[in-house]
Amino acid sequence: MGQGAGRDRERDQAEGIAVSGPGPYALELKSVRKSFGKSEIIRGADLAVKPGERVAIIGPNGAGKSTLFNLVSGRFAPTSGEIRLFGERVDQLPPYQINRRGLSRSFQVSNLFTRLSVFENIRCALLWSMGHRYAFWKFLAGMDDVNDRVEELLVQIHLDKKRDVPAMNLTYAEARALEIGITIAGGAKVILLDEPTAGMSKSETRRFIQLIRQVTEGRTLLTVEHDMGVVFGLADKIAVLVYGEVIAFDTPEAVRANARVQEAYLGSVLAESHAAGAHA
Ligand SMILES: Nc1ncnc2c1ncn2[C@@H]1O[C@H](COP(=O)(O)OP(=O)(O)OP(=O)(O)O)[C@@H](O)[C@H]1O
Repeated sequence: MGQGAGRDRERDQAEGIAVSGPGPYALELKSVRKSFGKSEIIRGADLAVKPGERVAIIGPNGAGKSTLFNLVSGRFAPTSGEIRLFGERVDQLPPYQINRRGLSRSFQVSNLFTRLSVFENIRCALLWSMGHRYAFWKFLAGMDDVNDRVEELLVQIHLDKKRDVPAMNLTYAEARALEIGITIAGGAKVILLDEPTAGMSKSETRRFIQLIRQVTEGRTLLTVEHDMGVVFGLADKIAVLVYGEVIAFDTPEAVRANARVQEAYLGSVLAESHAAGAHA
């Protein structure tokens, strides 16, 4: 049960990295359980993600990946167990309070102000994170530093040439890039991405993985992903969730070679993707 995460902690202890107190982890799940009625969906999940790690959560359909995201982002409270963000318990907090502590979940394209330009969307997120929530209109003129930061972010997300385009006129991939820009502008330290490249072409996917890697540099990233190409292109570590338990949490190479993972999940998925590739 959650052996990978446990081993990680033991390894850290052996290497002399302090794991007591708040600990070195950006996000930590300890024996997390979640039941809906009589069905237990998350069955004692453990995970310990270090700051700056990019983690992909994979597993068969119905394993509980979305439920785990909903627990971490505060949409659901766990039935039991602990969830810590930078050492602080957050498992009983509502989503907006978890968000204030630096965790942001980027949904598909639902957070965009569709009629505002790309520039204005990023500027709103930046002002919001700076605490100009209630009276930001009066700050709109003469904010050179804010505007410079917006321009920088637009370059990072490769949308500087679309700065004046209303969000509703962006392509799907551009809208997702803007979503990530908004998350970054909002000051998120831990970012959750639901299937970031779903609905994209192969070339869009390749470019988008690069973009995610660049803009999340130094931040902690958790993604739920089915596409193994994306998983292996993006993740420093993979958490394998099967029947509500993290059965492995390790580097992509180690996970690929893990016999239990092969048996429970990855063997069949890799065989399928190989066959699909052969037919393509
Ligand atoms: N709010 C809910 N009430 C009752 N059951 C739920 C609820 N949310 C999820 N479930 C059940 O939990 C199980 C796991 O669902 P979840 O969506 O977390 O899996 P998943 O690993 O994300 O699956 P997929 O890869 O197919 O998206 C499913 O059987 C689902 O029906």
